[in-house]
Amino acid sequence: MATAYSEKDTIIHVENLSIVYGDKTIIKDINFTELNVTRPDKTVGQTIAFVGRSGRGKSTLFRALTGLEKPTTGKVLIPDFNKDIADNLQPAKLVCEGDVGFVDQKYTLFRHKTVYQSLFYALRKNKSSDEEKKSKIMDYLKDWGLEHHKDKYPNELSGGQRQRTAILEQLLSSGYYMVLDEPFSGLDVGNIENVKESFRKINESHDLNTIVFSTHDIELAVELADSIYIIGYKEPDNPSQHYGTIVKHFDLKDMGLAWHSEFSPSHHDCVVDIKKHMLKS
Ligand SMILES: Nc1ncnc2c1ncn2[C@@H]1O[C@H](COP(=O)(O)OP(=O)(O)OP(=O)(O)O)[C@@H](O)[C@H]1O
Repeated sequence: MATAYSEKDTIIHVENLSIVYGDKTIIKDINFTELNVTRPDKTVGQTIAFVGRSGRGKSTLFRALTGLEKPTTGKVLIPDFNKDIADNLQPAKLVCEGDVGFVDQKYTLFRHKTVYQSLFYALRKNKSSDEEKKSKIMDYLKDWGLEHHKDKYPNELSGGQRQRTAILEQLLSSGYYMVLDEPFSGLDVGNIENVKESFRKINESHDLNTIVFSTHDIELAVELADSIYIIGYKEPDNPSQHYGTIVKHFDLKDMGLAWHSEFSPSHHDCVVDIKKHMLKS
């Protein structure tokens, strides 16, 4: 598809996206663009959160963002790194299944592969030698606290270890950005800290450094994200208009709330504001 971004740093561009099942419109009129922004500490990579009440279409949107679901209308574009930048325009292409990392709520892993075997398989399209792959995997396993579990099968791993393996598998096999559907749901405080640490590692990884995630925990969204979209109904009182769309966008960079280690009163006010918008959508 011959298309290009005018903005070289565009990482994802969604235009006029809708998904319809039968006669039911699930999501409609979804439009947004995210750019790769370098932080003051030189980290590149965004953390983008989608929040919204249950059933508003976040998971459906995520399947479209990862190419698992073909849009009924509109498109999801990602940069086409196989083509050279010309006239300052970055070539773009439609997202396809496998381009983007996707970790669902089930942390699906191969039942009959150990952690190491799964990661080795994730690198099957990588052109490096087996020795190079092995060394890369061992570096990641160490970095992610999994080196002592490398020969275990999924049923021998804890939930947190399974989740980290699923994230690593996606980090190694795909590019662009990583989509995580409710990565914090059902976790205890310790595991929430582990996932936050995983986010930091993804942001700092060279392979794939932008995170798109959904959550029902608005405090966590405000703490971690630099861009938050609310998916909701524009007219909740009108059942014929019950499809999910972006009802509000909070750019925490513009608001001066991104990349702060302290959760300030302004962050708290933002949480209250987001909840208010969610409740009426
Ligand atoms: N395959 C499908 N066929 C028909 N309707 C579907 C299908 N998948 C999802 N839906 C409907 O689409 C709507 C949005 O579902 P989705 O799972 O995307 O919402 P969500 O915002 O992720 O919800 P939650 O926060 O509860 O996970 C729901 O009404 C759901 O019943």
